[in-house]
Amino acid sequence: MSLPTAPQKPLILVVDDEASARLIMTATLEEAGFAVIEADSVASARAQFAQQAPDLVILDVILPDGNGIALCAELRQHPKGRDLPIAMATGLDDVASIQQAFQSGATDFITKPISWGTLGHRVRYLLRAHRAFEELTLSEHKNRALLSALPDLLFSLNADGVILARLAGAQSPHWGQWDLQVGDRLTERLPAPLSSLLQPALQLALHSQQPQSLELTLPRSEAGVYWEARLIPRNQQELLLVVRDISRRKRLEHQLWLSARVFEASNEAILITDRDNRIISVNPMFERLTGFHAREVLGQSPRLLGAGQEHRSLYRNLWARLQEQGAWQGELLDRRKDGQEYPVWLSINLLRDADGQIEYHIASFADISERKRQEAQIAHLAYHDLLTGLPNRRLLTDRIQVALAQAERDRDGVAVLLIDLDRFKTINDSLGHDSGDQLLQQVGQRLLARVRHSDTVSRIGGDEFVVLSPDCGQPATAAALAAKLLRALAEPFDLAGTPLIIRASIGIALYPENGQRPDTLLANADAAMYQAKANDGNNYQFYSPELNERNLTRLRMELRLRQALERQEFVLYFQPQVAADGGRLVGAEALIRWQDPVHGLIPPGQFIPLAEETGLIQPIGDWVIQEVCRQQQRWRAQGLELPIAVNLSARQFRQRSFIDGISQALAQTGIPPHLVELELTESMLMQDAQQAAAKLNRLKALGFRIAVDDFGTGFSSLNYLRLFPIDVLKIDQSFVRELQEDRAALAIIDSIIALANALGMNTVAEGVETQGQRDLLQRHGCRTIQGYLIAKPMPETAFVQWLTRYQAQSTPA
Ligand SMILES: Nc1nc2c(ncn2[C@@H]2O[C@@H]3COP(=O)(O)O[C@H]4[C@@H](O)[C@H](n5cnc6c(=O)[nH]c(N)nc65)O[C@@H]4COP(=O)(O)O[C@H]3[C@H]2O)c(=O)[nH]1
Repeated sequence: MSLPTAPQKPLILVVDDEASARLIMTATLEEAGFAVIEADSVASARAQFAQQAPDLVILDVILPDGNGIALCAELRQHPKGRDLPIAMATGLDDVASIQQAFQSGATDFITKPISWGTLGHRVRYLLRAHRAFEELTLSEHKNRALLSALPDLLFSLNADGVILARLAGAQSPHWGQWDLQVGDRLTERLPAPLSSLLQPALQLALHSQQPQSLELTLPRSEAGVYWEARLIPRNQQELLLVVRDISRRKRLEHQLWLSARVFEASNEAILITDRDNRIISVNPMFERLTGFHAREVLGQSPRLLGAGQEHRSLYRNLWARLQEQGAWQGELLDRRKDGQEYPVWLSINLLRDADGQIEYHIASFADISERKRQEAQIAHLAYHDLLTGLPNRRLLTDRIQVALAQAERDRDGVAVLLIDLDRFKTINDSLGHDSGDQLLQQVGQRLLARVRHSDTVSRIGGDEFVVLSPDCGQPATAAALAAKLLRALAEPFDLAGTPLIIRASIGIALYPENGQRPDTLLANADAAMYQAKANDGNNYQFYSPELNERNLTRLRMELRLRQALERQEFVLYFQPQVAADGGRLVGAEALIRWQDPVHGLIPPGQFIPLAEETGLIQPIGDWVIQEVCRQQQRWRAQGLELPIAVNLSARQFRQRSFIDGISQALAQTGIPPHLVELELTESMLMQDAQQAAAKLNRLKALGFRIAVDDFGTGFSSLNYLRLFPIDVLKIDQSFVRELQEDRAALAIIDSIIALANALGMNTVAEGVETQGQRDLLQRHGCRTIQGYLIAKPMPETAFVQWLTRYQAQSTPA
């Protein structure tokens, strides 16, 4: 501890060459409480000044080695003498010296003769004034430093908004661009959006003499810059303008606002707990989801939300993870206030303070019941057939795999039975898809009811079902099962009151003999099923390797057919149709051929059924129609106008876009519809008579001619026939062939012709090979004939050549 020291006396340097004057001055000053040092010349004054650093100097003007005024100026240059009070002792009337003294930097002057009585007071006053000046300067410096450190802009303005002074503030980069100078009118220099706000505020501040604050920004402000402007009136004419950049604050405010909105509007429940895991905040979604009001849970542990079913290890793991990684995510089972349990997906994050201590836990969670339900549904859909709910091919494949593994271990067998409903397509088409769906569902149920628990019944597509029977490797057992299933399916079904009897074909493949993998077993059961179908259905067949060969051939053929379509290997042949009497050419039938580069010309009978089965008949049928139109175009250009009959397949005719497609093909080539005759079979008409009639009426209205092919071979209901707008009945060649030998055939032809006549239709006899047949047909009233007797089907050029020859022969020279 240091002792308090006595306040130091101010030190006065008295510079005078007169010893007596110095003596009195020293005595007077010391008596007045000052310490005094003396100098009698400029030289000694310099030395004393440098050594002692006096607080005040009293300088005589005239000194033996120089001039007191010059010494005053010299001392002012000295760092210690810059602000030092220096009093010059001058004669009362020495005005010139007084003037010089002030010019050289003297603070004051003391006139001689000196008033000794007041000298002490005078010096004290000088020292006090000096101290006051020093304090003022210091305070001034402080103020200046303060102002220059301010981040704000500070202007003083007059009542017109003219800048009187720029008091503080580094020019902000934005305001710097407007280059505001003293004398500028603020409202003229600033952009309109700012000045239009400032001007009225300025007036209001002056008028009310109250500070005014306002926020400023530019429209679509660059990078979101905001200022706060404060106008502080100093008097009626002057005010201060303080401009502060508040962009950061605004951004923070905005972020806070946004965070609050997110918290409020979040679709997830949010829950914040403190370091002791007590709930301190929840959002509205939390209240909706849990059923708890915020006030019921604040201060509580989140444990009250859990269903209490989770294993302890889950929570242990959760807390360990949280500590380690600061976050945890996972699924939990929670319980609502009303007791209802629900799964949630929960994310927890830790917030730590600056010392790394846990400050908050932030948890967000969402009810995932719906998602889980959908996931389960998707998983079910992925493995089950939507219509019947039975396992689909994927699940079946899995089950076969498991069954094979088991059978291998037990040295046992497995049977795979592939069941296909006979004529399902016809049922579907005639009764409608809804009934078809119902039937499939009932078939599924019936199969399920007849198999063992360990068997799997699966629907693998369309009307194809598979029964997988593990530990059923014996052909006899498999055959018994197949027979049982056929019997089950043969019992009538009830489709909304309509009884229906169906048949099925079953193919059987056995493990290990017929395959070691699920796909092979399924493919082989499929091949066997085709064999059962080929045997007229309603039976079962075991797989045999020869079957496989047949199947492969079929597959290869399908592939070749597709390529044929791409490579345009199809051609049209034309077979003339002539009037039975006189032989006038009345039309031609277009018949497709496949010009295969390897196997040569392939007749339609060898590929049309497969095309039908695979759906390829649609693009092929489209091609035929387009080709017929192109052919018509060429012939018409040559002056030949001849109706051409085109065969339609059932599938092609059923196509929704069929009418649009054919109309478009004709429109594009400019062919009038009456030059195209559409040949349909009886079964095509009868499959869905209502719809077929509607379609045919539309086609008829468009101008197409309609013919019924192979008439007499189907089961036409004559009643229905009346409903169709038919132009031609084509008598099937089987009747024509037997015409001369079989009286029954002739009787049928007779009745077809009679029927056609009665309904105003034309008749065309197909397959006429002999003159005898022609004569007979003609006698019985058939109007048109077609067959080898006239000409075989020919490619275009041969047809035109034939026609030229034919017309030359039949025209009398
Ligand atoms: N034995 C004998 N046969 C004769 C005689 N006159 C004609 N034929 C043959 O009888 C079939 C008549 O055609 P279809 O009954 O419509 O029967 C056609 C038709 O149902 C179908 N078809 C042909 N072309 C097409 C087509 O472009 N589209 C569709 N969907 N089917 C077609 O293929 C079937 C067979 O056609 P093709 O082999 O050309 O066989 C043709 C024709 O060559 C004859 O005097 N004696």
